[in-house]
Amino acid sequence: MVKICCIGAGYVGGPTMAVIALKCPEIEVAVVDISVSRITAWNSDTLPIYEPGLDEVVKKCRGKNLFFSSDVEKHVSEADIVFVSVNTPTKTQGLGAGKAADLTYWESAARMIADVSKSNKIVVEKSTVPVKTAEAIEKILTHNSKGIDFQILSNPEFLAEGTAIQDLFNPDRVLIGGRETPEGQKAIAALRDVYAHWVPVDRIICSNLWSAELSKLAANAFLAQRISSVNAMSALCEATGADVSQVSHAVGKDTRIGPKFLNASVGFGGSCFQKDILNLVYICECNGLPEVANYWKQVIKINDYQKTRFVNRIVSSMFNTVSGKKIAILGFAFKKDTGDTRETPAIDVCKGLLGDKALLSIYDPQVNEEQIQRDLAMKKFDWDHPVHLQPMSPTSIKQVNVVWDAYAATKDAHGVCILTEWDEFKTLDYQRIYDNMRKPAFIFDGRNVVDEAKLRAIGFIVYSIGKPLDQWLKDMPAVA
Ligand SMILES: NC(=O)C1=CN([C@@H]2O[C@H](COP(=O)(O)OP(=O)(O)OC[C@H]3O[C@@H](n4cnc5c(N)ncnc54)[C@H](O)[C@@H]3O)[C@@H](O)[C@H]2O)C=CC1
Ligand SMILES: O=C(O)[C@H]1O[C@H](OP(=O)(O)OP(=O)(O)OC[C@H]2O[C@@H](n3ccc(=O)[nH]c3=O)[C@H](O)[C@@H]2O)[C@H](O)[C@@H](O)[C@@H]1O
Repeated sequence: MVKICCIGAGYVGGPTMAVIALKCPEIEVAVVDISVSRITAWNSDTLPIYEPGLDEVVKKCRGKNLFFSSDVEKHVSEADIVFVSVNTPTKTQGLGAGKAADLTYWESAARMIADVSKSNKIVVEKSTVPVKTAEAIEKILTHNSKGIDFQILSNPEFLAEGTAIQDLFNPDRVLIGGRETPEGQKAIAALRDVYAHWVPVDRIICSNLWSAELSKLAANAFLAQRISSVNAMSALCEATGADVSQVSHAVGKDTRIGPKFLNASVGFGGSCFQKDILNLVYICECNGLPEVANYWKQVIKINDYQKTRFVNRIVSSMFNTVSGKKIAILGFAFKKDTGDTRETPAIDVCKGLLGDKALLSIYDPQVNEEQIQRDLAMKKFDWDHPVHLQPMSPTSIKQVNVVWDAYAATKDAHGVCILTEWDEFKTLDYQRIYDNMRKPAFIFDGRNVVDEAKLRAIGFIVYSIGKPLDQWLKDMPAVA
């Protein structure tokens, strides 16, 4: 029986391995982690991450051919194929701080694999890593090994949170990069056989190691670039009276451009886009390509600009002050259908409003108070470390109140900000919300989910990203 072990039981390791176990009943899959609390949660009824469809897959396989364990060394030593899906945060100190990937966790996983291995292994890079990481890992593994053959493969993951199970069941492609030697090609074939249990072979792409590593960073950079492009257009739409939804619809109809990923928003969030683009920027700089580095850096700058622009719009339209005013925040996760708040634009928007002394009442159907307080108090990039290595929870911010209901959040509020596109925000009783708010009542829709005409008919002053402005907003222009 082929044995697979995955180091790192996170958003990628957990769902990916659960799907491999489901689709390959004859393979034994163990997911291991240094975080004991995470492993305990994977073995409980309340999984550590919220992802539609995940519970069902885990329940079908757990205890049969899918195991979650904190006995990292045992499972690694027994495995034929070891996936490494640990955190690869942005460095906060030293060379490349604020840009380069911190490979501390990757390196310690590689050293541990070298130490405990007694048989040949295929080691698969699942984490997103800088180009040429495989070369460094090979050095670690071969220096410490005792005649054991390690083949390194790059098999980056393209799933998006909120649709992880769907993406894993039916991926656009699976990418496997390996050495162009007979042993390397044999390792590629072994991993291809795993995916071929359910992925059509024409969707399994094989390449050299460096193409696979770079393709992951490139794909995220291209995706994020689309959002920054449409968000840049949204500012111009507001200035000219064009409507960004109409513009993206018209632009996306060109089959060379395509309709997906063109929704203007308060900015992109999530654990990877910013981190991976910063990593790409650093790699370009290290390779003596400052123009290329600056080109990609601009994608991040526009994203920061979009969040600042949103906060400025709120403050300026509310008579240039939100001091002491209750602002309801609907949605805190970085997108719908996930409880993940890593790099969510809500953090920067909330911090901006708190900087102007607002009182915040926050509601998100999947994010609890402890998480929100931690996020608002944590330093940039500190979130991307194993849970037990993160700084302790600092004292909570008293201007922030977290509630479990949109109506409680909006009661007596001066303004409402929608920061995540949860479906339930489309069907709220906005008349009831309006009746219970201070007047004039404002709605700032950072995700373009509300029906502006209906809300204006109720009496709200409405701001939607990239849409023609109400007279009120035109009279109080925001300074970016
Ligand atoms: N979150 C996402 O949607 C995607 C993430 N990725 C990449 O996958 C990698 C992992 O991301 P996530 O799963 O989101 O991170 P995560 O933080 O949810 O999970 C990583 C896990 O690795 C564990 N870990 C760290 N060092 C370890 C070690 N030495 N031994 C055992 N366990 C260790 C941590 O405790 C943590 O539970 C990152 O490189 C990320 O860029 C790639 C595609 C999608
Ligand atoms: O490497 C990763 O981590 C993953 O990053 C993204 O996935 P994810 O961050 O989970 O979610 P996305 O759906 O890409 O959304 C990212 C952010 O962009 C925003 N977004 C997305 C699409 C859009 O049109 N407009 C927009 O503002 C979302 O609201 C969210 O804040 C990629 O889509 C995945 O392919 C990739 O594997």
